[in-house]
Amino acid sequence: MTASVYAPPPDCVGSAAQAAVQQLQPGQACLLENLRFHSGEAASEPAFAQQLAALGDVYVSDAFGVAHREQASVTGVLQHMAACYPGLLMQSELRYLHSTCHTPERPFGVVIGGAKVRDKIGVLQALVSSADVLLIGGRMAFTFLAAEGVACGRTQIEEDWLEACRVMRESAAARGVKLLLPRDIVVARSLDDDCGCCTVPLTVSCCTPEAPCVPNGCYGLDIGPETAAAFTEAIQGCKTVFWNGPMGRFEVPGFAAGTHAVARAMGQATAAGSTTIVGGGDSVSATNEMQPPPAISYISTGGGASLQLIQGQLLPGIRALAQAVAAAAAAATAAS
Ligand SMILES: Nc1ncnc2c1ncn2[C@@H]1O[C@H](COP(=O)(O)OP(=O)(O)OP(=O)(O)O)[C@@H](O)[C@H]1O
Ligand SMILES: O=C(O)[C@H](O)COP(=O)(O)O
Repeated sequence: MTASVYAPPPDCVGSAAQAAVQQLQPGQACLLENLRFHSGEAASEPAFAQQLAALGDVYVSDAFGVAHREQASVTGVLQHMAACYPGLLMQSELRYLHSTCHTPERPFGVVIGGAKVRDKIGVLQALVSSADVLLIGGRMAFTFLAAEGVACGRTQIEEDWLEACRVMRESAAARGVKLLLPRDIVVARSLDDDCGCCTVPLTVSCCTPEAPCVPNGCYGLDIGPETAAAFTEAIQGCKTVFWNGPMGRFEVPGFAAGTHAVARAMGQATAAGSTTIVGGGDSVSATNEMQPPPAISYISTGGGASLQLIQGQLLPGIRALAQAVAAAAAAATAAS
């Protein structure tokens, strides 16, 4: 179908949106305003979901990147539609991630970094039972390091997860999971300026309150070269590798080397026959900005969604879709 697209009405629901949709002729499509500008989306308001549902008869759910969120357009709207289908992107994400990560060829490695420590640290707990290798970088790593007694300077750590991090390391050791944390890091006085940054070793034994590894006025902003080499070797030893979250504040050139090293190692692992997956907005853009970009087996549009999927969770958006498809099939059977 070739569709002509109208300019969006000012809101995704309401009379202007209704009018725009009602004027559509066969072969035309209407692009509505971003749902996230409406407070009913994140709050998953039933009234907002009903308003969305009133715009059409059939719903194609294709936003895999938000399938882990309980939101009006992800779960609520599906209860009010006559028919719901997974879109092509949703189908390919589920097919690939499900089959690859539920029965991964082993060793199965997971590389986690980034800044959304609270969102992701729980995922790591689950991965301790399914992965063979866990590589932790980015701001995420500093809560683990702080739990070991490393002084992390101004780097933000999650105080209420310190005990959980200790327990995770113990369970990883008990299960024979290879869990690697940074051994050296790049530190600087500013989050946005790499001028004067330097690499420091990072071990409990060399880190004292009098001489902390990360000086008191500094942030830890990237994994250092020794860590990048250790992560590269570990990635190359895996047959399946999933990566989410940059190893440092890669938007600043002086803090990007660790993230680029991981991206390169993923490309080398792909070339050697391993299956590699990158998921998450920033990890994907860091990979794509490299020249030439490393070859990755699969690039997922989901960060949090792909992480939750690979740890075996049924995502709210997938559950709602399966229920809606089953309800429509039951209704069709009853009517025939
Ligand atoms: N040590 C660090 N200090 C400060 N910021 C960091 C550090 N390490 C990573 N970051 C920041 O983390 C951000 C990306 O984190 P995030 O967890 O959102 O990853 P992501 O790949 O986008 O995955 P998702 O799609 O799940 O959000 C980047 O903006 C990067 O600058
Ligand atoms: O809901 C969102 O903000 C985006 O889909 C990304 O979510 P994520 O950061 O958990 O991947």
